[in-house]
Amino acid sequence: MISLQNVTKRYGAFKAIQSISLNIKPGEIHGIIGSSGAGKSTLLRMMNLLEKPDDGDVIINNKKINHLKGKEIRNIRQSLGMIFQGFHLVGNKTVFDNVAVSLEIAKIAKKNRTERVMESLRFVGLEAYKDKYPRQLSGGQKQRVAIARAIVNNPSVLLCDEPTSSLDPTTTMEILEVLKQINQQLNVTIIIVSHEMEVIRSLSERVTVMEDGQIYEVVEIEPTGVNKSKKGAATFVEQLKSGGDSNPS
Ligand SMILES: Nc1ncnc2c1ncn2[C@@H]1O[C@H](COP(=O)(O)OP(=O)(O)OP(=O)(O)O)[C@@H](O)[C@H]1O
Repeated sequence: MISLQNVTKRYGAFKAIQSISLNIKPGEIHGIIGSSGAGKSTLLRMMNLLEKPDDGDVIINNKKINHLKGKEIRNIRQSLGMIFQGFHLVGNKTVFDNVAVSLEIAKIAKKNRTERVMESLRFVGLEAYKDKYPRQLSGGQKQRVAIARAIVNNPSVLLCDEPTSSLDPTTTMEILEVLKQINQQLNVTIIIVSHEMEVIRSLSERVTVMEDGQIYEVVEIEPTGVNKSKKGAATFVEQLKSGGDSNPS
């Protein structure tokens, strides 16, 4: 699965990630939480080399990938789907064509694309929306399209960077339910970055709490709901361990 060994990322003189080591277990839902600027997105983006580490290794299925280039990285990325806060859909393509893009990049023959796209759209409940354009969809529907695009290549891992941060609470819970189904029914390992305790708490089995580019603690939890949303690494750990009932402030 994914393993980071002593990875460091610098932006100029600033160390955004400071010698982090982390093993993601196959099949788990792994949350990454921390305050703004803690390094969550950078850590996630190093897992598929959207950011390259300056030091240390990114290892996928026992293979160091950080020195790979071009085509080899593209091949690895096909097994690592990714979704973002801003959906990143192509405005002048239909829902169907947005999902098909992943198959085009993977050089899947045209005749084999339709069935796979429709299967993905069915999974996220958007079969009937295949001919719509992104501007005709709600935020939650756009994220479902992005999820369909991310799973259409049958990835073993789905990287989620603040996937619900621009959605209302009800839509957030619907998207989290879709992610849970992807984990359970398609056996996809999920790594989810969020600054929202409720999101992380309701989904994750293990949570990496980050602070200042480092791991503050990795916490094992029973995924359930929580209503608190406070800041600071110590508070995150306390809420995770207490089941969200503490009020440390
Ligand atoms: N391309 C970049 N150039 C310079 N600094 C960067 C760059 N990307 C990130 N940083 C800095 O690295 C640190 C970590 O950023 P990152 O986006 O990983 O944090 P985060 O925990 O995801 O924060 P947020 O929740 O606000 O998105 C921040 O201080 C950020 O300003």
